[in-house]
Amino acid sequence: MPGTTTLDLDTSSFKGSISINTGLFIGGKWCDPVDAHDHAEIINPSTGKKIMVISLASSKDVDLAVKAAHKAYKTSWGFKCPGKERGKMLLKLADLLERDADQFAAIEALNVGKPYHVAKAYDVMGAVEYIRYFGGWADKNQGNVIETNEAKLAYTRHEPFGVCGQIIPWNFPLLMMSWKVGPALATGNCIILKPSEMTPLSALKFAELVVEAGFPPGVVNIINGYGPVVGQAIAEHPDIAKVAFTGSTLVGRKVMEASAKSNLKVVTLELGGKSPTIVFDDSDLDQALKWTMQAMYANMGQSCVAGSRVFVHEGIYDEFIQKFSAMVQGLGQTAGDPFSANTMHGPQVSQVQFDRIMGYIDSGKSEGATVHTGGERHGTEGFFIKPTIFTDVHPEMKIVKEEIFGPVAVVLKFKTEEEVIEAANATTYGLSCCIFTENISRGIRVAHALENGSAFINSAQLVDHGVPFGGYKQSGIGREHGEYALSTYTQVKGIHVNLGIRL
Ligand SMILES: NC(=O)C1=CN([C@@H]2O[C@H](COP(=O)(O)OP(=O)(O)OC[C@H]3O[C@@H](n4cnc5c(N)ncnc54)[C@H](O)[C@@H]3O)[C@@H](O)[C@H]2O)C=CC1
Ligand code: BAL
Repeated sequence: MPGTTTLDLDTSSFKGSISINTGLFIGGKWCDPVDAHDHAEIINPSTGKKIMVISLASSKDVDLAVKAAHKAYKTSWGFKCPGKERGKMLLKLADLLERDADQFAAIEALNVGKPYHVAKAYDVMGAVEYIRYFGGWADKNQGNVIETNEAKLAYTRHEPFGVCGQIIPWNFPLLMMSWKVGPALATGNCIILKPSEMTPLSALKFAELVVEAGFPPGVVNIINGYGPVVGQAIAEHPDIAKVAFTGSTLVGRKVMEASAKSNLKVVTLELGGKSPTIVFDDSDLDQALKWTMQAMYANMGQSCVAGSRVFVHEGIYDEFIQKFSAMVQGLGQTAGDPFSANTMHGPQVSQVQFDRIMGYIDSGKSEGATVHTGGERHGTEGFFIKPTIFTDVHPEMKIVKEEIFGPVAVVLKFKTEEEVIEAANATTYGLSCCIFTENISRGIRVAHALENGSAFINSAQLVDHGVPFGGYKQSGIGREHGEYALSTYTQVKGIHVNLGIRL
């Protein structure tokens, strides 16, 4: 039988014990993998030391989860469970998550290295609000009556896919889970969710709340495993009708390929970015600096919307870079224990990500860019990197072209609006952008000209559960958030009722 591990935490922000199941959550029960030989050590990125060990699944467990999900869909979910009831369960789930917010924040601080207070306010409360929002949608998923002729009643029904696969990453484990789970369950789908093998702990704890909230067995299945094993098995499964993926563009392609080669399941992708932040010379500089910091360094730069290319008008460049550098150094000085109330900068999530980011920093140096600030590890333990600024960069450098997914900004100078629009659009990505100007006409004009799924004028990262979120170009397919997310979890049926045409 699968076990549990109890984590005893005695930190300055959280004191208490958290028990976590180490097995797979399939059909409403905890179970061991069919082939019980694969395990993963879960690492604390602040220390590099082991937190606990969890079981890993294989494709055989995916098969079992898919069967459990289909059974639930046919007997107790989808149209078998009225939207009003689904909504009640989602609202209860949100309440339970809010009740346990301290525990979830502690798990994200321990497993991901997020500052505890940020994890609580942003990740956990963001997930609570997200699930609550979609609880509200569960009984409002309506089709339309379509005017045709007097002899016909024609209408549409928005029907769930049935069983959906969901593959999520490690940068916002709980929040990304809520982005996937909320709209899928609101619209009546059953799910097989695979967390990242590095950061599964909040998902395992979440499964307990799914039971407590009263969801029928098999509606939510959570299975840990490696991407090329369990993720791939989900992507190519013939009985999964839709897969939603968040992660790298490289793996996003593999998910599409697996769908094309199997059953043409519907695929939605939320992928990488190299988002521009544009600071015009008429901006409120103090505010622009604060938001630019947030856009770039929140979550240690491990954010798909990170504003990692900072374009600054030549008229304010010197003042901007001097103030920006001082602020970035100040952030670096807060690096340390995620449970300390003063910490604003934690570690990168893993040794692999640490090495990848240091590789980019080395490449920037060897291609001739200047390290203005940072550019090295912080401390001797864990995976900490100092918040970094590169200047003297040009568009062909790897650090300007590729997603670094770490606390590394490149700062470029521009002269004209036309020139900066062209430079900002010169990327294969198109997720998000930030524009700072006190001229709102210019702000809107530039926002419309930039090839991105989201544009923030005089702010950054303020994603909202009601406003669609997703990528242009190679940053993704489909939209999360708001009513738009419902359409990615439903298929539309047109129904024709003959009221009098006789042959
Ligand atoms: N858009 C976003 O929010 C994210 C973007 N990334 C980007 O990806 C880079 C690499 O990070 P990774 O952890 O390697 O990302 P990844 O794309 O490999 O991992 C994301 C998820 O995909 C799964 N996965 C891996 N291979 C798979 C496969 N063949 N089939 C199905 N699922 C698979 C992983 O197990 C994980 O759950 C980062 O440096 C960053 O640039 C990473 C995480 C989140
Ligand atoms: N992947 C969506 C949230 C983020 O990375 O910023």
